Amino acid sequence: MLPHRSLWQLSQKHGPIMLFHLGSVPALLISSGNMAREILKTHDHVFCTRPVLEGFRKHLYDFKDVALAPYGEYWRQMRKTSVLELLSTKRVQSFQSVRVQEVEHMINSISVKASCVVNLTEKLNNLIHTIIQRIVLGVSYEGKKTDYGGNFAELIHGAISLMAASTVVSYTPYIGGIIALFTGLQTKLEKNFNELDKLLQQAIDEHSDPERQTQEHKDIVDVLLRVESDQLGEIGFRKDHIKAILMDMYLDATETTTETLVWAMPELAKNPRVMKKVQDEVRRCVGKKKKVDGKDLDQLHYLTMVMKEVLRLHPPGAILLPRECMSHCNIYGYDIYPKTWVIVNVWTIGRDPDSWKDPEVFFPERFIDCLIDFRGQDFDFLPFGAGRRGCPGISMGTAIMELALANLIYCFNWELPLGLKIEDLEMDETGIFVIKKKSALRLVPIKYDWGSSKENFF
Ligand code: HEM
Repeated sequence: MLPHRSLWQLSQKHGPIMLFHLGSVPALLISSGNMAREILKTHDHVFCTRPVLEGFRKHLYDFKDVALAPYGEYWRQMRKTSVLELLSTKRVQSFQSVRVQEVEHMINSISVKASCVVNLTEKLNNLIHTIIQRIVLGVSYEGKKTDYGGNFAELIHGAISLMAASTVVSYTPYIGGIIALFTGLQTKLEKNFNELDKLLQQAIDEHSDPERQTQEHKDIVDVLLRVESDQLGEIGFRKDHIKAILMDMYLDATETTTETLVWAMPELAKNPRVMKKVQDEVRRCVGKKKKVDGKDLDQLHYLTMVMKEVLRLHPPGAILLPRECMSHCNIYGYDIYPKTWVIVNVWTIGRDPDSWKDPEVFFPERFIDCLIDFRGQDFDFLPFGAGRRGCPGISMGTAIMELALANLIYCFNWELPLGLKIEDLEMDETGIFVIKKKSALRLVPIKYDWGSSKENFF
């Protein structure tokens, strides 16, 4: 059973706060919104560091990134740089044309396959990797073999699964270390790192040409090289810092965004009423055009509710990246000591029957007239976490997801492959840090016919 589900079972038996041991490490399991508020708001200053996850050390250049850097001045400076320079609303807007072009490219590639079975998992995966690569590096390596054999997306997938497999080393240091050595995990991690490192170095070298600095359109590598030359802050920003941030963006942005979209489509397929309502909204608001563009998204209120409902039932990070207690504190009568890990199960929190009516039902209307949002203020709904370590990529992630989903449902009606019934649509999960749909999502796109009034949704 996957960790978020076994931890849910434990919470059913032992309640919303529970101390247990992960190997040799004491861990606090948090399974309700109220308890999450205690950790991520009331005591955020005590729980805002991350434990050392050894398997990630190499890829994150000795934790010079943001996501797993220990709390302190270094993390503060790097987070500030990321939020202000890389992920601000202005920066996210500046990449609108990249999003629009790549979504259009995906829609065209689906159009040529209209009325045939399409592997949507593959399409969405290519889309997100291409967008993130263009935003970060200015070019996309998608579909191209790198000088080092595999393609970029495969290397990132490999990194994520190898790192997830190696977390065991962090809480069973001796046995885990031996397992990592003898199973070849260590060697695979190093090989994967060396390949990614060469690619990132190559990208930095290509961007270091002074001619580029005069160009108007900047990607994330350009911005980071400028930060390096301006030496903002006092952390002595060098190439390793740049690579750590780039790696962070790939690791944090690609699978989370892809998988949310992958989960949205089968949920809509299983709920024809919702599919029809959201398609009607998009087609009514956007009118007869070639595609939905960024400006249209503001009017699509029901689509936003659909995205929220997908994130409630399928938060890609079902368990938040672990936190670690920095000093003794008392929560609801429990003494928590330094070095205790904190595991917040947001998957369980999104299904808590005390907070959500009929929690297993996909019902976007639950967000009508309800101000509950995922920006870290509502502790019953935490797909992006909260507090000092909450996700800084919310705007970038939602801008990509909403545009892609709106276009998929605007341009096509979607049918199940021949012979498949709604109840057969498989929803099994896999993954540890990011929960993915286990089997590829295959649906049949039918080009939407504006001339016909025939409604053909599933
Ligand atoms: C659907 C999309 C995404 C989801 C669901 C998501 C979710 C999360 C979650 C749950 C965390 C941990 C929060 C916590 O510990 O409280 C996190 C952290 C983080 N995310 Fe995201 N994320 C998404 C997209 C992105 C994107 C697009 C980026 C940037 C390009 C990004 C960058 C980060 C970073 C840097 C952190 C670490 C923050 C820190 O420790 O200070 N994420 N994300």
